[in-house]
Formats: sequence, C-alpha cells, structure tokens
Amino acid sequence: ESLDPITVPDRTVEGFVQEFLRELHFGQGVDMSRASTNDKYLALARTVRHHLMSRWMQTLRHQGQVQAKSVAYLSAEFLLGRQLDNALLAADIDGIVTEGLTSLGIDLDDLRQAEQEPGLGNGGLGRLAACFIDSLATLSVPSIGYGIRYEYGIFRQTFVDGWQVEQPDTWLELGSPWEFPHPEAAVKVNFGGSTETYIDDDGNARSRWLPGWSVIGVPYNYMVPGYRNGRVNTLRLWSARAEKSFDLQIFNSGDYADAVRAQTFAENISKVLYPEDSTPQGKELRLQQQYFFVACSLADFLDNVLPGDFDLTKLPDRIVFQLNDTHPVIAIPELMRLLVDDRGWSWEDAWAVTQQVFAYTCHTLLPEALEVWSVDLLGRLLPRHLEIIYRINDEFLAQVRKAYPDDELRVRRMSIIAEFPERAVRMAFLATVAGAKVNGVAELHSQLLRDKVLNDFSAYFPDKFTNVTNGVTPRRFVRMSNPALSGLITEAIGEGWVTDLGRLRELEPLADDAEFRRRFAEIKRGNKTRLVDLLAARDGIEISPDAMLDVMVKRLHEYKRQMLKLLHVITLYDRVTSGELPIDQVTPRTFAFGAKAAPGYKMAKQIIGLINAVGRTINTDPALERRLRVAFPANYNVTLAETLVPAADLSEQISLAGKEASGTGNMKFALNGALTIGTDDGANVEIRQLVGDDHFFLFGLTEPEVADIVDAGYRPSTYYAANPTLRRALDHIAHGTFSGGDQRVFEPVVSNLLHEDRFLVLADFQSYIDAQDRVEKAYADQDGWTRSAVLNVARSGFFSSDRSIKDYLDRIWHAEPVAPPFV
Ligand SMILES: CCc1ccc([C@H](C)CC(=O)N[C@@H]2O[C@H](CO)[C@@H](O)[C@H](O)[C@H]2O)cc1
Repeated sequence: ESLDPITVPDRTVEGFVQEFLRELHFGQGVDMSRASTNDKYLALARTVRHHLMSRWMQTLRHQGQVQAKSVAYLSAEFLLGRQLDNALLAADIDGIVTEGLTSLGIDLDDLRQAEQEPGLGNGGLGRLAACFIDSLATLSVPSIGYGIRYEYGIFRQTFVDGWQVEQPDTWLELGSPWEFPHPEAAVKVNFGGSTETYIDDDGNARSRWLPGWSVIGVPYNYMVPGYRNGRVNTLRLWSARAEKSFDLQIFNSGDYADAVRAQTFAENISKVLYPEDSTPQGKELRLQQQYFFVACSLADFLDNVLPGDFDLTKLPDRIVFQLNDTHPVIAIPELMRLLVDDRGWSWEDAWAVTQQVFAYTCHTLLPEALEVWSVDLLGRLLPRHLEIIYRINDEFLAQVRKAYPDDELRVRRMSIIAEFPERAVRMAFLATVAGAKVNGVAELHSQLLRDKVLNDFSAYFPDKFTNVTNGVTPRRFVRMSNPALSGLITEAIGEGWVTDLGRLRELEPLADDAEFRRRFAEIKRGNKTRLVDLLAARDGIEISPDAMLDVMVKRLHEYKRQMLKLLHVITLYDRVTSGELPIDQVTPRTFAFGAKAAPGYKMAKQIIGLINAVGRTINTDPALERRLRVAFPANYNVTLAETLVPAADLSEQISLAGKEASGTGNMKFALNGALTIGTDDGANVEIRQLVGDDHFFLFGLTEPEVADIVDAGYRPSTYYAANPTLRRALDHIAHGTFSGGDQRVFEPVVSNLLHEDRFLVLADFQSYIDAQDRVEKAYADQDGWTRSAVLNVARSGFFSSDRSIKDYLDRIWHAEPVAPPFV
C-alpha cells in the first residue's frame, strides 16, 4: 500500500537543510540571522518529526486494519528523558542532521542542550515505563502508553549550602515540539456526587452515579519510534481543564477571580507530579489524578480506538491493560462501571471480562509504599466505585470462606477492605483479586511477593503469580549515551546487538584480547573526560579522569543506604587523616552521588546535607592531595545519567537485602562496563549469576539472614560498640568534623543509626568495608579490571527491556508483534 509521497522527506543533507530552513522560516517565523538557539532547536525538532510522521500514520492505519491484540500500558509516570537524540537514532538521520547543521554553522550539541527533559516521573518505575514503550515499539507490538501530562514534572533540585531546595520544573516554558494536542478527542471525567438505586426496564435493581462535578481531559500524543523498524507507537498523556474554562456571567458580575475558578480548579489535577516515590501521602488530589487519567484512557480506548461495532465480550482478545503498580488500579472498578452502568451489562458478564483484561506489576517491597485509600475519601470522590469495590470484595471473600471454612482470620487478612487503622481499600489486594496476572520485577522480589507480601493470595491463586525481571533499553543507555563503546562493539560483532542484546555474548572471547581491552579502557577514560568537562561546566565541580569513578545514583531513600556509602568515604578519610594510611597508598577515587529526596522526607534531606558537608570537608582538605574527591551534582535526572553511567568504574548497589524490588541503574552500569559492588538484593542477584562471582563484589547479609536478625531483635549500638572503625566514622559525624564542630545539625542521622537503623547499615558495615578493600586490590590490576568490565558487558545482554517485553508477551499478555510494512 503506497503512501502519499509528500510525507516522506528525502534523507539527504540538502533535503534536510531545506526542510530545516523551511521550519525556521514558516514554523518559527525567523531567518537564520535572527534565530535564537531555541528557535533552531524547535525547528530541528519539527524537521526530525517529519522523518517519523509517515511511519506513525502507517502504524495507526495498519493497527486500525488488523485489529491485532494490543497492550495498553497504564502508568502515572513516564520518565522519558530528552527526545531529540532518540528520534534521530530511530529515524537513522543523525548523520545527515549533524552534517546539515554544520553546513549552516550550527553545532548540534548546542541545540541538544536547549531541550528540556520531560521529567514526568520520580525514578525507577517511571523510567521503566519509558524503556518498556521503547521496546514495545522496537519489537513491533501494537501498544499505547497512557499517562498524565503534568504541567510541572519532578522538581528541579538545587543545593543551598549543601541542602536540597526544590524549584518548579517549568519544562513546557520554551515550547514542547514532541507533543501533538488533540482537543477534539477530549474526554469528560466525573467526580463526587452520590449514587442512587433504581429498577431497570428488565426489573433488575441497579445503581447509578449522580456525579457532583466534572473536568475535561485533553489528550496529547507523543511519538514512540521503534528502532529503524518502520513502527511508531503512541504515548497518550492527558491534561485536565475545566468544562467551562471561563464563566462570562460571573465575570460580568465583576467577580473576575471566580470566573476562572473552575478552570484553575480543574487544571490542578494535572498540574504537578507527586514527588514521592515510596510513601504515599494519601492526598485527595493524588486520587483525582489517578482516576482522571484512568477514566480518560478507558473511555478513549473503548470509544476511539476500538471500532464502533466492537463486541466487548471479546475485549480480552483485543487488549490487555498493564497496571504499572497500584497507581492506576482504580481502572478495575471503572471498567465495571462502564460495562454495568453505562452499557447495561449484568454484573457477572462484566466481571468475567474485567478479570481477563487487567494485569498488575508490583514495584516495591516496602509495606508503606502499598497504597490504601480511605473509604471516606473514596466514598466522597468516587461513590459508585466504592460500591463496586465493596461488591467485588464481598464476592471474593465468599469464595475465600468456601475455600477456607472457619478461618475468619484469613478472610480478614485477605479482605480488600482494611479495618485498621481506618477502613480503607488496599489497592494491591484489589489488583491481585481482579488481575489475571501479578508479577514482581526480579526473581527475588517475585519470590518475596509470593512468600511474604501477598502470600495468602499466592496460596489462593497459585497460577496468578509470575516474575518478569526488569530491563533497560539498549538504544538510549548504550547506543545513544555511549557511542564510543557502541562503535567498538559494532566493529567487533556487527550492529545486530542494538535490537538483540543477547549477542553481546559474542564479545566474551575478546575479554582475553589485550588490544580490545586497551581500546575498551581508552573508551572508558574518554567517557570519564566527557563527564569531567560536563561537571565542570554544569556544576563547577572539578574531578580527575584518572581517578576510579565510584558512582551511587538513585533516589535518596534509607533502604538504598547512601549512608553506608558515606561511612565508607568517612572511613577512608579517617584512615588518611589519622595517619593510618599514607596518602600515596590511597587509590585516587571520586565518589559521585546523584539523588533527589522527596520534599517531605526529612531524614533523606538530612542525609543529602551530610553528603555535601562531608564532600566539602574532603574536597578542601589539602592532606588528601585531591586523591579522594566527592562529586554531588544537583538535579540528577535521565540526561545526567546518560553521561555519568558510561564513565563509571564502580556501580554502588548496596540496598538492604529484601528491600530493592529490582533496580535498573544496576543494569545500565553493567552494560556500560562498570563493576558492581552490591548485596544479594533485587536484580543484583541475577546480575551476579550472569557476570560471575569473580566479576562482582558481593557483600552483606542475605534476605533470610536479615529476617532472622530482625526477628531476633536488632540492636545497632552493639555493632557500634564492637567495631572501632565504625565507631570512628560515626563519631566524626557526631563530633561535628563535617559541620565545623556543630554537633547538633547531623545528630538525628547518627542517633537514628545508633538506635533504630531500620535498614541495618551498621550490621553490614564491616562486610562492605572489606568488599571495598577487595575493590581497591582489584582496581590496582587495571588490565584485570578491564577484563572483568568487558565480561560484565558481554554477559549483561539479558537485561535488555526487549527481553522483559518478550517475557510479558509470553507469560502475561499473550499478544504478538505485528510488523507493519516498512516505509
Ligand atoms: C505513591 C507513592 C509511590 C510512588 C512510586 C512508587 C514506585 C513503585 C517506586 C519505584 O519507583 N519503585 C522502583 O521501581 C523500579 C522499577 O521496577 C525498581 O527497579 C526499583 O527497585 C523500585 O524501587 C511507590 C510509591
């Protein structure tokens, strides 16, 4: 089927230059002489879009024709990262664009910097969603991502005297060329009000919702290009606005503020991303956000994507809605409402379909991260949905009672409605009861879900639980962010690895090739130099490319144990300043941190302040001769990760065993030739199994050992008392070594570790320090280290998000890739 030729721009340098100048002229309304960098960036973005547009239309057209089973990925977060380079790569035009711009005297890198990163996520969960939609497109799976177009994404982190200060993320202020608004496809979403029962024409008692107020959801479409496969999938993000954005009557009555009140109120729903990534605040606006995008997405799919005459009893053959954690789980009662209330189905028929079209992925092990919504709040905001949840629960508990007669304790434990501390809906339980499949995100995590967090349910639904270990997209996190290494790999094994990462295995023999190792090490050093230049320009941070780069980048959370890393830094500092270790015997090392703390998470913000205080002391202490450096660039995000990860030698994955569901940074570092020091937690276990114990620095208690210590009663102060090295490190903090003698400022951090230490930092301290000593010895043999680094790359192909998606297709979605004709 031929396409109208106008939509396929020619892929020549001249052709590109023409297109670009036209966009500058007709799109930005400026010519080269007066064009700002932002003008040029916006014109470039639109020109690049042209190269993907026909594929997008072709993909949509083809999907409309074949009506193949597809995947809808419902996520409250999509941490996309910058779009320009990803589009250039997918369209395979990075060469002609670089050349074309150069011919116009424009440096592509200047335009790159003009792009504001869409920070529509907090961390792991949001970035995983972005990697997954990239893999879905590259594997040619018919799919659509549904989420929220926050006007303000994750806050911009600044440091004031080392303390985190949040700034609003004005990512839209300079324009947003990668989105396509479609107000004509807007959806009305109701809230509040009450319900009433009535008798329908067939004499059945029914209930219906009498909503109190409503808002409008406007979809913004984003292209999700597959890697050079002709497919461009869609990411649809919803933005809220008032039905009546301006009330002229009220305005004419002179109450101007009130005239726009509805608009402001409505807009609030998609105004800002909640910056928590582990402890829900239970805020009403958060529930409004969740229901808003879920209601828009289900209505959009049933009314706009499906053909008008589609028989909804066949819905399970046509779609699976993947629920990215509990945040979109309100979709379950929403679908029941759409089928029973709006389409007049019987409860039984609706439930039969609903049970087949949802699947739930859990991303956490922290009990406090599992969302519960009070029945008060739910009953007020979504009264009809609460009724539906009650009925789902009643029918479920009736079955449980049948299966376990006289075991009311179990019934109470499994009830979707918690009675204590307040009557509330346990969203993870609702997802597990209604979902066709429940999966964890790493082998250990999924096992702990079965054995501990959801054990009653895995006993009752044995076949419902499965695992899909996370992955990361090799396009952004190797091919795009590490072009030098990519070139070396392609030279050695061809370029198939970009879409078939398992082929990295073919590099294994080259680990024993001295020339290959030399070039590999050279590339690592080049990436370090690139990072040195960036940190100098971006943050005024000076580090050396010749030092070992020891990196810990992830959200600041006590279970991730940035404090354990800091105690190691302080121990090294103490060894030198106490004269125990001559400075010339210290391996030059840069400790690089990157971490945002949820604004309301006090201890996390304290720890950030302490890391910067320790950094200031170490970086200004002449006795250290700049051999130990701490670098803590502010505002860690996807863009910074793209330069940091390729430069790293050592990847810190030191969470307490049994707490990190998976981790995905760990995968990115291994794929870019960093060695991991880590506990047997999350996906670290699978990384260690694949790269081999000789190429992984394992330390610390295992999950069962942690459970035993906690059950036996953990007393951190005993470790302090018994270990002089640990005592010296903690005493430095307590005595004000890093705070100009002020002993109060970091007292909460020290006393928490001495008296609570919920994540066993003190218990794992010595094992960690011993492992770090092994790191120093290993690093002294640079060629040996490089060999291990090559083997880490060669053996980490499993951690491609393409493999994850294939697992979801096989174990959960039972859908197939559908390759559209290539254009
Ligand atoms: C409502 C507050 C809230 C917000 C986000 C979350 C996310 C589930 C937290 C998160 O990002 N979890 C991370 O998900 C990654 C992707 O699966 C895993 O690799 C990380 O281990 C996990 O911490 C929990 C609670």
